[in-house]
Amino acid sequence: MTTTIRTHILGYPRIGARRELKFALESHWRGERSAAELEATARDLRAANWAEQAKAGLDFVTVGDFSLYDHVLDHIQLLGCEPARFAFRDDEPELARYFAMARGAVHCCGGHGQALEMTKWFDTNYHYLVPEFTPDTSFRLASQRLFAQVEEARRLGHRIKVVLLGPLTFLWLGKEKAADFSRLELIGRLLPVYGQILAQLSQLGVEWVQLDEPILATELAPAWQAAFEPAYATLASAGPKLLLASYFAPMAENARLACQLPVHGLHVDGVRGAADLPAVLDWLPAHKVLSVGIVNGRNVWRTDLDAAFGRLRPAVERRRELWLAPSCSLLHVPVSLAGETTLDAELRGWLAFAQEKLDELQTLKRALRGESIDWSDARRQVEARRASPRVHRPEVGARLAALGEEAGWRASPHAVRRAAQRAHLKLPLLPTTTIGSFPQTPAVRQARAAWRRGELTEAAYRATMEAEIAHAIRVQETLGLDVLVHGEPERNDMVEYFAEHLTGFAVTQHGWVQSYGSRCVKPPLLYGDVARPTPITLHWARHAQGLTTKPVKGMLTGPVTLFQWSFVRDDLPQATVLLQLALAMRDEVEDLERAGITIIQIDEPALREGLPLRPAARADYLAAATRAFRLCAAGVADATQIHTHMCYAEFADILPAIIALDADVLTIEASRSGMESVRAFAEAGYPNELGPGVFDVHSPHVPATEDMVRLLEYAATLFAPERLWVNPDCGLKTRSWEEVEPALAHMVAAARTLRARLG
Ligand SMILES: CN1c2c(nc(N)[nH]c2=O)NC[C@@H]1CNc1ccc(C(=O)N[C@@H](CCC(=O)N[C@@H](CCC(=O)N[C@@H](CCC(=O)O)C(=O)O)C(=O)O)C(=O)O)cc1
Ligand SMILES: N[C@@H](CCS)C(=O)O
Ligand SMILES: [Zn+2]
Repeated sequence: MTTTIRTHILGYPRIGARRELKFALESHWRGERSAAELEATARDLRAANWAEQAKAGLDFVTVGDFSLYDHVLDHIQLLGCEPARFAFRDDEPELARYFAMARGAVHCCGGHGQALEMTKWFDTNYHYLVPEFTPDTSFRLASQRLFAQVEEARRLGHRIKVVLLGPLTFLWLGKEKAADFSRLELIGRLLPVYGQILAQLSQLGVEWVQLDEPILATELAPAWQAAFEPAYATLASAGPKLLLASYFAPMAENARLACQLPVHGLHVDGVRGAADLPAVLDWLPAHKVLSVGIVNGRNVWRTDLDAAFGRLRPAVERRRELWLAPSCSLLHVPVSLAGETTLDAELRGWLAFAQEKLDELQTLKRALRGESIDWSDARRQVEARRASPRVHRPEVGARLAALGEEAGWRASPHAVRRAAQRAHLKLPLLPTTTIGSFPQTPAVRQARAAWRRGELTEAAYRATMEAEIAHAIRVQETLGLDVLVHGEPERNDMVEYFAEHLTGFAVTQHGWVQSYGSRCVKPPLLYGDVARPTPITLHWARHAQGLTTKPVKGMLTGPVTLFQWSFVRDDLPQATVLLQLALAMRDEVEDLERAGITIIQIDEPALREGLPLRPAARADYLAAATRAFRLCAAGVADATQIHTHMCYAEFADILPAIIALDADVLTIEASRSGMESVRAFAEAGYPNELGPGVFDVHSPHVPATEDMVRLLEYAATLFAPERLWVNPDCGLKTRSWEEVEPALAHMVAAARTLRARLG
């Protein structure tokens, strides 16, 4: 049998190789760039992305993956289910409504304009905006944006495949805003709109539509599983051929269902969902297209083409039509290696970003078609990484091997530590604090940029950061906060900064990946054994503590978050890498304590995000993650208070693991959901101290004292007030001082009001 082999991608990064979208968005929001100018930048970016795909020789370019802010938000508009609470006027432009839902309704007319909740996209560091559903939610085809993009791509002469979120995943991603109702009940109202969209795409001549249903890679409740067959039976006749796509984990028990649905093709994640492949080869009917996500869309290492070729051979032998693709959308990797001029040649040779991954697909396609392709250079690079001495540091392994079990446990239980900490810190009831970062002002960022370019000396840069810290301390003292922070001005990012100072990591110049909206991060490359050659934060913490008699919290990023927000090595078990990171950061914890910093926060906002989508893998992950955190924290005396912080995630299903961290104080994001999570912590009997966030840090809106008093009063009915702290949801780096100062003043006033009531 001759197999037809094609190549495609599930999606491409949207921000542009030089973050063009970020700058266009932010200047539009500042009022410096019109909507038309923003749309023009977006059009250029789409055209450039399609041109890359065409140039690489892909058989389709993908349309519908671009988004001005978030693809789930795009679907909210496409499907006409903007929450009624925004009370948009009929004549309000689509784009203004779009940004009002994303960022809060600065301009909104009388409606309740708080931004949509934001949460993690499956187990990634990308955040999507959460659709809101009630029994009254209706749907209609309400935006022509997608169709305009199809025409745009057509005019440019491309062969097109369109991508949409599948209807079940779209509902699943949302949140019910009414009691006694399941959003799955809305499927009957939603499907006709999908039908209309598919019909319109068909009229535009679109042959293939990829419907993303990544919930197939999760454990589905029976009702959700049962909803797939009738839903896809409805869509089957709508027009274009459908490629159902699952990614991020094995479909496992959902694999047979996916193979049997009435669609024309199935995309399988050939990296994280590789375990599905043998069964899918057996179960997927012969006439259907199989798309194998053979190139890793979640990591940046060059593909081992020999291994990939070997894994694809059985599929070639058994399929009539085989498509090759990255495992998932390339949204999660940087755009291109082309701009990386400072990475050393050896490391560079080990990497493939989005653009390079397109070429890998083509190479594999040609080889599978029987062309004689020489990839000996690629093979050499893969082998070089495996054998490179810079990856392996014997002393790191030796230190791990010598670790005793006791290293992971604090000397005394929390109750004993708590007494020692109270005696030492003498904090009031409901102590106030912040999560660590203060505004990263343009001046701070520019100073860092100038220092990096060599235009500012090391001494001048230090002095600038020290002045920034002094300012932050003065502001906090004036506001009357109880536990101060230095404000993290010296950090470009809470992960990248540490990566710059640890062995085993490299950082990129332009390896940006979208985190949410216009905000991006540059995940470091964790390629080798990790150690901490010299103290990292000590100087800044000492400087800050020297300026005040109030306690200053030391501020560190924990091992799990360092792992989760980096591109990590694939040649060691996760548990081992976590322990390496934990030991390196433990050295920092101990140095801070020795320097008299007796409150130390070890941030773990990515702990929940790292939870495997598949239940079978969860216990091992949680055991490794909690062990790493405890190892990092446990070297300090009873009187030293360890804090941790988590945000933008569902904590309810990992509460036992959070308790097992045994941090003395946990601060969490809680305000957007009205303290829902405090109830969960209370019900789980959370034994230590808790700081539920009382205001949203993503909104420019200054929170009112009364609102925070209300939230705190409510929290105090759920959780023992003597174990409650008062803090914002997360760090304040994205805000301005003009917003932060009144917000914190109101927060301190709220804490004092409640102290008086309770005291
Ligand atoms: C807490 N969060 C984080 C996540 N992941 C991380 N890796 N880090 C996080 O903090 N995931 C969950 C959440 C996501 N939240 C955010 C919040 C804010 C940002 C953000 O603000 N990102 C910045 C980039 C930050 C950075 O690295 N800055 C560098 C370089 C800045 C820069 O662009 N410099 C200019 C020159 C300076 C100038 O003129 O302004 C340049 O290079 O051109 C730095 O400070 O040095 C963003 O802008 O998107 C991300 C995730
Ligand atoms: N300390 C960090 C935590 C963010 S999750 C900050 O305040 O930005
Ligand atoms: Zn946070």
